[in-house]
Amino acid sequence: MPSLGRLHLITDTRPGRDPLTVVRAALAVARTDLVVQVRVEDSATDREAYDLALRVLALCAPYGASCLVNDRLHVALAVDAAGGHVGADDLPVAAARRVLGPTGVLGATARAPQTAAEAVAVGANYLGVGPCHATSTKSGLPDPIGPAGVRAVSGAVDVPVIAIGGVTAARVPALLAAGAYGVAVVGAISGAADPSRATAELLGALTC
Ligand SMILES: Cc1ncc(COP(=O)(O)OP(=O)(O)O)c(N)n1
Ligand SMILES: Cc1ncsc1CCOP(=O)(O)O
Ligand SMILES: [Mg+2]
Repeated sequence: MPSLGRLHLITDTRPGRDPLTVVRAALAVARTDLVVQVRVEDSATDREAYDLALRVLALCAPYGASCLVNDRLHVALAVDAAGGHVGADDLPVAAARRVLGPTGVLGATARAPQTAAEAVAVGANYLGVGPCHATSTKSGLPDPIGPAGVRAVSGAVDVPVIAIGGVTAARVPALLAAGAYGVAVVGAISGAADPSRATAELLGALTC
């Protein structure tokens, strides 16, 4: 797998959001350090996901930044994205690996050491670990695991751990100290008054 960026921006496609403007702003600051994960609402059509993914890929290309597609691996393949991300309600990790083939980047969600190790054993290249902190971006999540939960998972696997859920620049140092390789965010960039500045702050915290 090519080296994975440490800052993952997940597109915010909730009503009233402007994900492409936010992606543009973040790319201009983070460039090749950014991974953009295309995530759409469950109610979105495949065509909407495909169109957004194509547009995100076109924005990423000049910067050499990677684009991953959440959940919909057929969309990832259709647009020639670098790979995809799956969780408990999506294809099982082993099946996702078969779909993406041996070289596609595959992320899997995990919040406990055993499921994390199992996901890696069947083909995950990185783990999205959380929710680390409370988030208002996604409902119905279990309790936050905090940096201690991240430490438990990162100690059990030898792939990059990407901490997710309520991540802010101020929370990055504790997550890195717990063994996280990087972070994934929605609100910290998309909900910021100045997404460029928020990206710079996250990046600064990640590279300290
Ligand atoms: C980097 C990263 N980590 C975790 C998730 C969550 O995936 P999942 O559990 O499948 O939930 P949805 O995002 O599909 O609602 C993620 N997307 N990215
Ligand atoms: C998709 C997802 N899975 C766990 S937390 C989360 C959303 C993270 O969003 P935010 O960075 O705004 O807390
Ligand atoms: Mg999912």
